[in-house]
Amino acid sequence: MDKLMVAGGRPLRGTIRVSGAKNSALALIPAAILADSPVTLDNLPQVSDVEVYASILEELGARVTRNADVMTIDPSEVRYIPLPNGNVSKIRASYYLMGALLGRFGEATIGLPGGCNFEPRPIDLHVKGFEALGAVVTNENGAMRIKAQELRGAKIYLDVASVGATINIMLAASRAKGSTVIENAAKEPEIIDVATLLNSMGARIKGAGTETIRIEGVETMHGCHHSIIPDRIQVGTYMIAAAATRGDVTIDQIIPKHMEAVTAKLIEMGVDVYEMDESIRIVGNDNYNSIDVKALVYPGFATDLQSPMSILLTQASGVSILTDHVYSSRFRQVPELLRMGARIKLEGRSAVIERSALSPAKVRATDLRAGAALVLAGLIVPEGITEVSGVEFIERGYENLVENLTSLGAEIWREQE
Ligand SMILES: CC(=O)N[C@H]1[C@@H](OP(=O)(O)OP(=O)(O)OC[C@H]2O[C@@H](n3ccc(=O)[nH]c3=O)[C@H](O)[C@@H]2O)O[C@H](CO)[C@@H](O)[C@@H]1O
Ligand SMILES: C=C(OP(=O)(O)O)C(=O)O
Repeated sequence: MDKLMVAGGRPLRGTIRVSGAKNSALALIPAAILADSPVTLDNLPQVSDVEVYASILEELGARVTRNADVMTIDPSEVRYIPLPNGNVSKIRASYYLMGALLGRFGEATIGLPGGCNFEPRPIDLHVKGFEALGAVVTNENGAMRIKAQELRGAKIYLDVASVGATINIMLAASRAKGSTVIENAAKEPEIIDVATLLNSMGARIKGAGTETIRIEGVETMHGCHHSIIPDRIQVGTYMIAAAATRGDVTIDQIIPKHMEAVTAKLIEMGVDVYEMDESIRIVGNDNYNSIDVKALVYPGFATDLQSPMSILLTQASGVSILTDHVYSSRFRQVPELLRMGARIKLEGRSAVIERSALSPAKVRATDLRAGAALVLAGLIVPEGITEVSGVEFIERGYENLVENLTSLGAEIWREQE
């Protein structure tokens, strides 16, 4: 296993671009199963979760070809195979195989998903959706067995606007008989990206990006070409890193509208943010105000940026309160940050953060975004080297993190543990 060595004290300066969105890609790849001819995805992030997903599709019989950020999936030979364990347990988004296989074959057997394990992450709403569409869901030796004689459209109200449940229901309902309506659907940009792909494949989905999504089931779906949206979580992480290191960073080829919650919070702190049509420039300084940040569903501040944001808040004068309304205890970065001298107290679902002088330490990433936060912490330590182990978590979602930060002037390198 590798660890990251991060030498602090250098402001980030320069221009980068980030890859396509991991959380889109991980739904678009299984969506290809619903087609009868090849689907080509470009702007695909080159991250480990995507590699794992490609292997799962190959296990199912798909022909997957890859050239840098372009992947073509030929699903014509895909067959129904139970996947009770193995690769499916390595990633969270393997749950999309349930909706995709159910749509194509009327059945799926999938082991429980893996992914970031910062707190219990139930999938009861996915199950509720499949059952409403006419499937019977049982537990088969720890794996979920989902089977429908016939998938029929239904009206489904989600108790929580879950990204995963919304997408899973869209996948299955695209091939159901009749109309499905999802109420209190998630509105994240990745939902729109998935609906755009499905519609290009012949599905009939309206309202993605709003709280009511309508799906008219179709009998067949076909291949197409789709370009994945930029990864707003990677963009947000670099925006926060630029501010935290008091740097000057431009991120190109992005969708600034997706960044509005981050932009608003950075401006409120006193960071200069310049928004262009397809890029954003962040200019940091030495005087940040403390603020309160609430992680919420989109268009609120993303929970996936809550951990990186905790680092920037240690640089603000006064006391900031960071609350996660999506996941109540997603603060795995905090115990590690305390070892670096951070002044953070956890109170319920909030972190109370005071201005802190951070010092280098050996710290461990135990999930993707907490890991990214620890790298940011290393970057702002005035002197000395922070060692971040658990790099495999960070590589689930950041393409070329070391290369990007190096090109912005950071001193960061890998070493074997
Ligand atoms: C692969 C992927 O896209 N992952 C993202 C996705 O995860 P994921 O789709 O798993 O997250 P959800 O939107 O489903 O979860 C949101 C909230 O709903 C709850 N819930 C969810 C489903 C369910 O059946 N029952 C239930 O109670 C969860 O515990 C959580 O409190 O959205 C999260 C919230 O933006 C992000 O942090 C993840 O990066
Ligand atoms: C939690 C995340 O990913 P996953 O849902 O794939 O575990 C994330 O991207 O921050």
